[in-house]
Amino acid sequence: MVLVESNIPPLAQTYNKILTNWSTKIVTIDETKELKSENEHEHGALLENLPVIDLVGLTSEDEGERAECAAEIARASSEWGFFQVVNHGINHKLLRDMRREQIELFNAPFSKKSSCGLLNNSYRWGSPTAVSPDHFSWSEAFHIPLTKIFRPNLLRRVSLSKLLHARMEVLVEYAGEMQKLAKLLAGVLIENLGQKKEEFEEMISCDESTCFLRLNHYPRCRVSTAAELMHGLVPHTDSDFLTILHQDQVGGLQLLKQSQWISVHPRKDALIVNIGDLFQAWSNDVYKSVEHKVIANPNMERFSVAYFLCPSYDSMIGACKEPSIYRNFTFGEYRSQVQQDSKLIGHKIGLPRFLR
Ligand SMILES: O=C(O)CCC(=O)C(=O)O
Ligand SMILES: [Fe+2]
Repeated sequence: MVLVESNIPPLAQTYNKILTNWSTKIVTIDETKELKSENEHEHGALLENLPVIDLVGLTSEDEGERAECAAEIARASSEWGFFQVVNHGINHKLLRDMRREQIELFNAPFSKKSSCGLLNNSYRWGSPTAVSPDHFSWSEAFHIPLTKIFRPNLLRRVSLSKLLHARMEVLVEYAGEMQKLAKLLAGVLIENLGQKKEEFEEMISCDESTCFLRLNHYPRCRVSTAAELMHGLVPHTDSDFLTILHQDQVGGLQLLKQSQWISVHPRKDALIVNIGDLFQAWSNDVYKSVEHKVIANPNMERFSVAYFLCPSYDSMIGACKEPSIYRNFTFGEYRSQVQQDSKLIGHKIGLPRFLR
């Protein structure tokens, strides 16, 4: 008999170890049990239409159309903190190629992903800081700084993975295109608050040294605990200026709006944009960094790729106008605080830590 090595990380075993102090355990859902309908897995979330913005307006020759499109982006960033963009200029073949490479990468056996230094040890799985069932994430990810993508010679032990060389081309092109789009959208949001893009960039540089791509994989999840339904990714806000997400057609992403979870329904032609903590701070809460999560799916695995627009660690994140709601902080300081909180209490506190 040939034993096929699993490509799925040992999530259930790891979480069960944490649960030894709890009066619960991870239980496997019987394979023969009838599968719930798709909608039931949305766990009571509302279906509301997330704004869809056609970015063609930004390049229109008509000044009024350009202004209207910019206003829509700003409105969605304030009211929702999330929106979808269509006609975003990113080639659909590139999106498909990226997905194909991503799937192949995650298909590698777990032992290889976790021990071969693939993509400079950028592989993460589960929730390393989890201390209770509500911290468990049923997912794995490659968390890749752009420096490593644009200068692949910095990738250690590339020779170990032949598969990587071909893959790099797609990653480089994808990261470059996402960076352009993210900067275009950030520029619109900066100018909407009466600030000059060039002046912003002089103070806060978002370059390849700190931006990163995160390739996410949510394996099919046939377990739960008595206490908690399993998350694919636990509720969080992003610690960046903005994020651009390309999700597949499975669904499961939800965002919080007025204390109610709302499902983001996949749309083939759209990318999802969300505001991160740094834009919320810089804009004095005009733009909202909202909590979002991914629910685990017992029927299907899911893939997504997120691009995070981040400044250099020494960039001072002040506010665009005084008086500011948050005290000044550098991005490096913000990140250290998030890491410290996650280690000590199992989750991030984020912006409330920096209120004046
Ligand atoms: O996979 C998703 O839909 C969301 C991913 C996400 O929120 C993240 O990587 O920060
Ligand atoms: Fe996120």
